[in-house]
Amino acid sequence: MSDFSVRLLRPDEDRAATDVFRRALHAREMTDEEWSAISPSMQPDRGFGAFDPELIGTVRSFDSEVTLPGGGITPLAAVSLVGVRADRIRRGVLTGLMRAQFEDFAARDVPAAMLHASEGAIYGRFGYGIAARGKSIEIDRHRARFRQEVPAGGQISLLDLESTIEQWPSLFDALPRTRPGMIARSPHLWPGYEREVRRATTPVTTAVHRGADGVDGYVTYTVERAKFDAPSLLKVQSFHYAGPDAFAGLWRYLLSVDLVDRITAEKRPLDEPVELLFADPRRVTVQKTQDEGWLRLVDVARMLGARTYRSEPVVIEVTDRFLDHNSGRYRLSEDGAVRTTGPADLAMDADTLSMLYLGGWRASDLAVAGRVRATGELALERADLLFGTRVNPWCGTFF
Ligand SMILES: CC(=O)SCCNC(=O)CCNC(=O)[C@H](O)C(C)(C)COP(=O)(O)OP(=O)(O)OC[C@H]1O[C@@H](n2cnc3c(N)ncnc32)[C@H](O)[C@@H]1OP(=O)(O)O
Repeated sequence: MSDFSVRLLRPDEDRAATDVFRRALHAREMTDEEWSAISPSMQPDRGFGAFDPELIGTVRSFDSEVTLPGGGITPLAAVSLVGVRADRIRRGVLTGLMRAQFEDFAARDVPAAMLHASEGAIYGRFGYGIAARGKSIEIDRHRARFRQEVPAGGQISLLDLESTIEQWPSLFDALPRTRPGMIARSPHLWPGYEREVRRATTPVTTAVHRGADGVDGYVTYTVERAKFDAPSLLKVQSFHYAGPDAFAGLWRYLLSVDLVDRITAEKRPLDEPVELLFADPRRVTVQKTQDEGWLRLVDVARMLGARTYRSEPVVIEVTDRFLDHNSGRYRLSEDGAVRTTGPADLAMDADTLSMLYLGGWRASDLAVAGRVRATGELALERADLLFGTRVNPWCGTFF
């Protein structure tokens, strides 16, 4: 551990901290113009810096809330802008920043945190686990034909770049966040999205779907084509909808766009049945699956009590090496969660509990990987049912 101290950043230090993060990701420092566009995204009192005495590392968060299995909603810290100066890595700087951030979450009564990781080996030690996964898909547009029974969808209207930027927040906020893991978008997130789409080199279009009850979905996309007669690619940038009509209607629209050969969409929910819209499901290929949201239960007792459970009771023993007060046994049942001293059916570390929590993994699969230790098959069977959710978890928001 080297000699450094961690404290909240002052507003006049936010730009330097953002540059520390950007340099850590091998991106150049921002120009004055870029900083003035992005500075409204800095939520006050949510950035931490490590100093030795120079600024050598940083973490940030944005206030949000997350949908839980059962439909409950709880406050969430959306963690981002994590970086340590390359000449100060592997000396415990991130560990110190994480500790300060968790203490801050606890002081503000924020029971959970989520992040998108640059690398898969960084955050498990801090109790974050892969709670949601996504799939990246590609569609062969010329050969994909809709099945007859797929809903026809409603009306589509198009927004250009400026109207997209103006209407994005209200479009997103009006849609239900039904999947476990979906988060509210803080006003501090939109300046970053605006910056991204303004940097696009081809036109940004949003197709808004209107069903019987009004606007119920939208998709934002760009179309890329290297030259006039080259194959072209429609890239879905974001896609949100309230139900099957909007889902089908928006996909029907995307498949109807002229001069497009392939369509790609990244990090979609694992169980989203895009391929089942088509007569030949093989016209949709999964390019890869990857972690889509890392969750940390900062207050395990509160979070276990905030979601619902199905099936017979199970006692779990949690070992939390980073936030020891969470370690202990919890009895989970349809009636809720309580601390207990009774014998445990399953044992796991805090990061593995995060993986189970939103229903993204089955306890029996985590046992196969050695992450869950169980008294027997019956305990695993019960845990599979107990944590199981009707739909797969998905965050759906990048930050
Ligand atoms: C949410 C986001 O913003 S994701 C973006 C994260 N940022 C980046 O990827 C930028 C580039 N990387 C960095 O800035 C830094 O390497 C960080 C932030 C990932 C890690 O910072 P460090 O100060 O080096 O971490 P720290 O010294 O506290 O490491 C703690 C432990 O994690 C391990 N660790 C840290 N980074 C990594 C990594 N990238 N891969 C594997 N292990 C890692 C360390 O080896 C150490 O292990 P030990 O306790 O067994 O010795």
